[in-house]
Amino acid sequence: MAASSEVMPASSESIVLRLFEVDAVKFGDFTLKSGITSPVYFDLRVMISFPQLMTDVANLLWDKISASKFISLCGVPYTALPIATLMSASHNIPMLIRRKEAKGYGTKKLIEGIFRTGDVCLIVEDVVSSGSSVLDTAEALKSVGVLVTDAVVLLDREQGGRQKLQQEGITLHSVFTMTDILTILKGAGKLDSQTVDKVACYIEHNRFQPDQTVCSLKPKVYDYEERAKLCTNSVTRRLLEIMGEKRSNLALSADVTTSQELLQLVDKVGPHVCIVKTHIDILEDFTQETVTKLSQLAARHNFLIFEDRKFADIGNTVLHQFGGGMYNISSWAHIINAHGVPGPGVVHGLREVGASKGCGCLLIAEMSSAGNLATGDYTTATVSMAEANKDFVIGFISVNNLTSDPTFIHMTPGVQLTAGQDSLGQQYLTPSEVITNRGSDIIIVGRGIYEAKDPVEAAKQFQLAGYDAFVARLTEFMTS
Ligand SMILES: O=c1ccn([C@@H]2O[C@H](COP(=O)(O)O)[C@@H](O)[C@H]2O)c(=O)[nH]1
Repeated sequence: MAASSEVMPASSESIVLRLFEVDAVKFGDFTLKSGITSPVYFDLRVMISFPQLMTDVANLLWDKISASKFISLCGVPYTALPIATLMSASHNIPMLIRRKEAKGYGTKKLIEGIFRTGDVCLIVEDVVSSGSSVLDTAEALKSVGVLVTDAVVLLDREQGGRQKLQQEGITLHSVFTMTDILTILKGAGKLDSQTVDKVACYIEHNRFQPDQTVCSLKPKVYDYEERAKLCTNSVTRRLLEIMGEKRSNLALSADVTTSQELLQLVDKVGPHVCIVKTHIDILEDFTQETVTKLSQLAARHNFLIFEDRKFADIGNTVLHQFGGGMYNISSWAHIINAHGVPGPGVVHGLREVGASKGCGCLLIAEMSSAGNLATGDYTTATVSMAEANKDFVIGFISVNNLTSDPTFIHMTPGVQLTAGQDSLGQQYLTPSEVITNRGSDIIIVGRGIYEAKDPVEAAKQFQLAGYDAFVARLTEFMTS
């Protein structure tokens, strides 16, 4: 017997394990084109370097369909093209190629290959998320009179693509679902339960609606009460409950310089806010009585206190800065924040003091000031640091939504009713830009309130603008 003809058909399980080994399936933190962080990434392009694996994949796809129905097949460019070629050559079924753009010269064809009006063509694809790539190819085929009733895919990410395609009259046949991949890899000891849960949670919260425009993935928008129930961190849960009860996503930045001004301002504006943010070290007359009274106001008006100390030192130092000193911040602040620049030690040091006191920490992933350096890879690394410390890190100071994880809160400073800039580089966005368009959760407003002629009226205006902007985002999600 010739050795070359002795290749055994590969089992589906072994193919998943080989895809994992060659890094075609990866787990970690990946920023997608949409800006969303995904805990799983498929890069099936690497298969062209592993011809046997690619042949086995092509055979699995072929076994999934009843081929007699199709006159031709067409791979979605580019990853599925070699797979479709193998299926075509092995089973003697003609192939079509869809050009991504029609040629600007010669025949100007969108579809290459020989076809007749009414031919039924099978679409071949590697991964389906929203279904948009399959639909694009189907549209191109239909535009030349070729019918598409079915598509076969190696992996259905279970994010709504199947339903979307069905709605357009295309039945999806998938070799694997995301659940199959997780089950096989976990069973083989390649994934731990935590990773499996993280990916399952991500998929659950990032499904396309069947009738949603499928160009970009939008994370689900929850109302505050619904979202509070997803949170295990007591500070996040309490904050979301307050936001729901008070219909407020407004944080007052009370940057006044005497205790009297601070307490008077907070007593008046407290009913309209979910958070009062302090810079305790700018008070000229700080005493422990100031924070005792501030805590009483927090209880009376139902808000949380956020000390904007921006810790940024090694773990041992921040532990003392937070847990002691003249301000003794950990004895009265519900929320603090830190820069990621010293590395995870800063979070660990703060957690040693704050976790047992029920305090939560925000990481400063982006800033509002012009020319700031908290961008790009720095922001991405800060998000990873938060994800690795989810028991204590409750979210971000940022000017954009940075993760689809609904248990992280995004708070955005630099908010006024009209966009602009101050003379020292502070940049302002409007509540609707921050909440509706950029997907942040909380607007932080300082001078827009405490420098207004009537701070209470100003606070009411910001409360309304912020909440309306949230309702607009929720409505847009529900109706899109
Ligand atoms: O990137 C950042 C981080 C923090 N802040 C703080 O927010 C307030 C903004 O005050 P406004 O008067 O509304 O400008 C202030 O306490 C900053 O320290 C920020 O602005 N940008």
